[in-house]
Amino acid sequence: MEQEFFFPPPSLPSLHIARVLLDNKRDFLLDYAIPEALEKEIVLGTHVRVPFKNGFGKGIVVDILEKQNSALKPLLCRENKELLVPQNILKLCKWIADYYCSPLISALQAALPDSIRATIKPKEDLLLSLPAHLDPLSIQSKIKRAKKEKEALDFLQKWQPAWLSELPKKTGISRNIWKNLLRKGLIVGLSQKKDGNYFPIVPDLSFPKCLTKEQSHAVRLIEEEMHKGLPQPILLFGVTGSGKTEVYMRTIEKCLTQKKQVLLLVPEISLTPQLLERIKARFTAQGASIGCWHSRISRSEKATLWYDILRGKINILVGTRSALFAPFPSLGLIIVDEEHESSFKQEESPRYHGRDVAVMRARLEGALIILGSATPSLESYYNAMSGKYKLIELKRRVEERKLPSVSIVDLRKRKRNLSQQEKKGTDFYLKPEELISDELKEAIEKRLERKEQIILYINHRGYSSSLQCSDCGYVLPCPNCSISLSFHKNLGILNCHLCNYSASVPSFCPMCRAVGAFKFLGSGTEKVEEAIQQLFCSARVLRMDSDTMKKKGAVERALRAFGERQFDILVGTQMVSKGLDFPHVSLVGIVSIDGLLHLPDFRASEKSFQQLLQVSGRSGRGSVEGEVFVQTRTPYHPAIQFARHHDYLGFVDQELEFRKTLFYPPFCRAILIRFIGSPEEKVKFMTEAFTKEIKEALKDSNAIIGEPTQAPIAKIKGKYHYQLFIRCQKVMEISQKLKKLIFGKESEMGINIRIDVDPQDLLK
Ligand SMILES: Nc1ncnc2c1ncn2[C@@H]1O[C@H](COP(=O)(O)OP(=O)(O)OP(=O)(O)O)[C@@H](O)[C@H]1O
Ligand SMILES: [Zn+2]
Repeated sequence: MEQEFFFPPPSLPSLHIARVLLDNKRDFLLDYAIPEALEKEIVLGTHVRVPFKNGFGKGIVVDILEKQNSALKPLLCRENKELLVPQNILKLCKWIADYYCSPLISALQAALPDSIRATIKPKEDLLLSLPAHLDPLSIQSKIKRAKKEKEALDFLQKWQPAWLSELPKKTGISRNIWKNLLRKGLIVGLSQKKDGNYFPIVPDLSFPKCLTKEQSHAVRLIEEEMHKGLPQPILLFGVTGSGKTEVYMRTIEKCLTQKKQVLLLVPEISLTPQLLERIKARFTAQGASIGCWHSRISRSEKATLWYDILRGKINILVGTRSALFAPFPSLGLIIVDEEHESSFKQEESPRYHGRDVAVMRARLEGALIILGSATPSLESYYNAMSGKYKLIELKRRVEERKLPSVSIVDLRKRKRNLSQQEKKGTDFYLKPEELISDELKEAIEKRLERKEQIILYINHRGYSSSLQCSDCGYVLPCPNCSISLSFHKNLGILNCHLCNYSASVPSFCPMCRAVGAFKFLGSGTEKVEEAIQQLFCSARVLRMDSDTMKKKGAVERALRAFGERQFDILVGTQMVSKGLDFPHVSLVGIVSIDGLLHLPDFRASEKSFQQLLQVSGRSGRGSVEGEVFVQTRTPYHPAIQFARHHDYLGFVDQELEFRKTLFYPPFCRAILIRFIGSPEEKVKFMTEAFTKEIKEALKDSNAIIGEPTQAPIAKIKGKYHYQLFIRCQKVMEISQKLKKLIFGKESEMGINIRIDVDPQDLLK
C-alpha cells in the first residue's frame, strides 16, 4: 500500500483529539492531539502513525473529540490513503457501546477482526477439478495401476471442484498424490482465495420462473421502497413454505443491477447450507461474487475477505451477526432471515442484537432492510403495527399447497400400567411406547410404508435430562451449576449442558447408597433415536444434534444425505427446524415441547410457539399433504392451541395483551443486570448494596426497577448469580447512567457486573 509521510512542525496548536485503536494492542484506546496541519486529513477511520513507548505504533482513529487535555502527545502522520474502516462502521460501534452499555473497545473488538490491521498475506489455495478435454483412455495410460491416483480421480469426478488443502484430510490421499496428478496434467488447479465452499457449485436453473401473485406483489412493494432515499425497514411475514427465499432472490437481483452490495444475515451458517447453496448457485451463474462470513473462518481468510469487501469485489455477503460490520463501499440491501431467532443476540459483551443493529446499519447507509420470518418476533411485529416498519405478507404456501394439519396428543390420558420393575431399575430401557404415542407411531408407520420422510423434534440432546434415585429421590446435580446432569448413553457419561462438566455414572446413589436404583428422567434425542429404532427396526434413522454434528461440514453432509433420501427419519433438536426445505417430508412429530413451554422466562410462550410453527412448517412442502403430531401434557396451553390452527395473529393478540398488562417488551425496553461471583453471601450483599445506588441514580427517570433476586439458575460454572430487572422506555438515557455508575466498580466490589440490554435469554 502506498505510504504517505508528513511530519508537521510540532509547535502548531491543536483543537481535537484522536482516539486511536492500535494495530497490535487491542485491549485499550489511546488519545493523541491532532496537529492543526493535519486537522483536515484525520477523520474517523484514518490509519495513523503515533508515538508509542520509545518508538511509534500504527492504529485506526476510532473517535474524534474536542480537546481538553493539553498534555497529550500529537499523532505523527497519516499512514495509508485508504480508509481501513468505513466511518459508518465506527459510528455503529459508538452506537452499540452507548445503547448496549458496553465499553467502546469491546464494540470495536467485536466489529473489527484483529487480522485486518496486521498485514497478513491472503491465503491462496488450489481449486482442483478434472480437465474437460481428457478422454478416459489417455487417463488410463497415464496412471496405469496407481491405485491411489485412481481413487483420487474418482473422488474428484464426484465432488469437483475441491480445495487442495482440504483433500488429504477428506480423502486420506496424501498431498503428494494430488500434486503428481497436477504435474501429469490429469487434473487442473485454479489458484484462488478460499471462500468457504465445501461443495461444488451447480448452477441453479431449477428456480421458479414465475412468481405467485403474492410474491410478485411483495417484490413490487419492496422495489418501491428500495428507490426511496431513506427506505423504511420491511417486515416480510410469510408462512412456512410461502417462498420468502424467492422474494429475497429477486430483490437481491434488483440491488445488484444498481451496482450495490447485499448483506444476507442468517442465524447460523452451518445450519443454513440449503439457503447458502441456493444463493451461490443462482448468483455465481450470473457472475456475482459471493462471500461467506462467520466466526469459524480463519484470520487470514477474514483479512482477505475484509479487503475484498472494502474494495467492492464482493457483491453478496452471507454471514452470521458479525458480518454486520463488513466494510461495504455501497451497501444497498440487508436481509435478516429468520429474524425471530434469538441467536442473533450476542451473549458476551457487547451484548448486541444483530437484527436491531442491522436496522441501525441500514439507516446509516440509507440501505433497505428486510426482516423475514414465518413467526416474527413480537418486537418486530409490534414495530410493524405501530408503523415503524412496513409489513408485507405472504399468507399462502406456493402452488396452493396446504399448511399441514396439526393433531395434539394428550400424554396425560395415556394409561400408566408400568410395573414397579420397569419404573425402577437401571434398564435404560424405557419402553418405546413411553416416548412415542400410539397416534404418532401409527402415523410414522403409514408414512414409512408410503416411502415418505419424517422429522421428529425434541428440545433436548443426550439420552435423558437427569438421573434420579428411585429410592430416595436424589437427582444428580452438576457440581458447578445448579442444574441436573444429562445422561449421554452413547458416550456412557453424565454431562452438564451449561459448563460441560462430565463424569461417569456412579454405581450407587451418593445420597442413600442404593445400588442400581437410577431412573432416567426426561428424554433427549438419543432416547428418541433408540425408541424409533426399537419400534421400526428397518427404518433408516439420522440423528442431528450438536453431539453428532461436531465435525466441520457434518450438517451439510447430513442434510444432503437426508435430501437424497438415504434416510427415512430425521431426529433432532431445533437444528431440524431451521429453514429446511425437503419436499418428501410429510410428517413431523414433536415428541416433546413441554420443557420449553414452562421455562421461567416471559418469552417462553413466544419461543415455544415459534418453535412449534417452524418445525411443523417442514411438513408438506412437496406434493403430498403434510401432517404434524404434537405430544404434550399441557394441551390447552395457548402456544399449542394457536400453533394447532397456524394462527400467528391469534397468538400475537393474546400475548401482546399479556405483555401490555404486565408492562413487558415490546411495550417497554428491558435491562437485566447480573451480579456474578462467590461466595454467595458476598454476591447477595453487593447486589443489594448496588441496587440502592442504582435506584438513587435512576430516581428521576421513569424506569421501573425490580427487587434484587437470585437468578433462575442460581449457580453457573461455580459462580453465584443474582440479578436486577429494569424496565424503561428510553434505553440510551438509562444506559449512560448505568455505565457511569458501574465503570470501575467491578474491581472495587470484587464481583462481575453484567448488563444485558434487551435480554433474550433470562436464564443464563
Ligand atoms: N413461485 C414459485 N413457484 C413454485 N415454487 C416456488 C415458488 N417460489 C418458491 N417456490 C418453492 O417453494 C419452496 C418453499 O420456498 P422457501 O423455502 O423460499 O419458503 P420459505 O417461505 O422461506 O419457507 P420457510 O419459512 O419455511 O423457510 C421452495 O422449494 C421453492 O423452490
Ligand atoms: Zn455445570
